Amino acid sequence: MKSRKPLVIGIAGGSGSGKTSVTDSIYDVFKEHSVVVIEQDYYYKDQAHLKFEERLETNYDHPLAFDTDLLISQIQVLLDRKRVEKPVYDYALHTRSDETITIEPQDVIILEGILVLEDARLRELMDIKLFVDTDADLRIIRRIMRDIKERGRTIESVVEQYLSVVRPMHNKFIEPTKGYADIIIPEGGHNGVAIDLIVTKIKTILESRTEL
Ligand SMILES: Nc1ncnc2c1ncn2[C@@H]1O[C@H](COP(=O)(O)OP(=O)(O)O)[C@@H](O)[C@H]1O
Ligand SMILES: Nc1ccn([C@@H]2O[C@H](COP(=O)(O)O)[C@@H](O)[C@H]2O)c(=O)n1
Repeated sequence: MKSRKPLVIGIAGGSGSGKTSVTDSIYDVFKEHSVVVIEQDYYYKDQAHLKFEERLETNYDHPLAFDTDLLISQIQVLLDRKRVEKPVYDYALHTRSDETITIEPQDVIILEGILVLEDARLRELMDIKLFVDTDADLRIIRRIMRDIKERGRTIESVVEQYLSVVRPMHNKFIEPTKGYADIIIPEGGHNGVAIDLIVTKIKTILESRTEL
């Protein structure tokens, strides 16, 4: 298996749609073998040079918030079966942390994030493109719960950010990328049938890839 060309799966969808849950479901099936997860969020541009107050002004739902060149170059390195130093992101400080995580090349690369289908160069690297399609009311409820519990936010800040930035950017940049998806998954990782179909397809592609 180690010499086969790795397979890249892109998992897009709005914030709180269930991308992480879908990723976890696929990861669980392949974790004994060879799978790596790359979170687009970890590739937000480094903002260490900005004051904390200035970082609060950043539009984190715009394609330009991400260091997409770094993301693409690291996926290309993994496709060449070499290791990369994946950045780590700190949501409470709104910038990259000092540490990195060493990622070894694997047969299956899962690339997950709100805008992974937005850049044509990223789409070209993908073998399977997924979009997790969840209604806005569920997405905001899930985001409120998660951001307060895990990302150090208040309910006021989550609601303000959602109305002023997240919602308009979702409609402008994220929703249109649904049209690039091979499969649209309603409501994320609890959709067992969709996950089974995707897992079967991944296995078929891996088996069809000849040894070098
Ligand atoms: N189908 C679902 N039903 C209920 N809760 C869900 C479902 N999918 C995800 N969640 C929960 O919603 C929150 C956001 O989901 P997550 O997968 O992190 O979304 P995303 O990665 O798209 O932002 C998490 O707390 C998760 O446990
Ligand atoms: N400093 C930051 C960076 C990002 N965000 C928000 O995260 C969302 C994307 O992550 P998901 O896991 O929800 O897909 C995105 O909508 C950004 O608004 C943030 O709040 N702060």
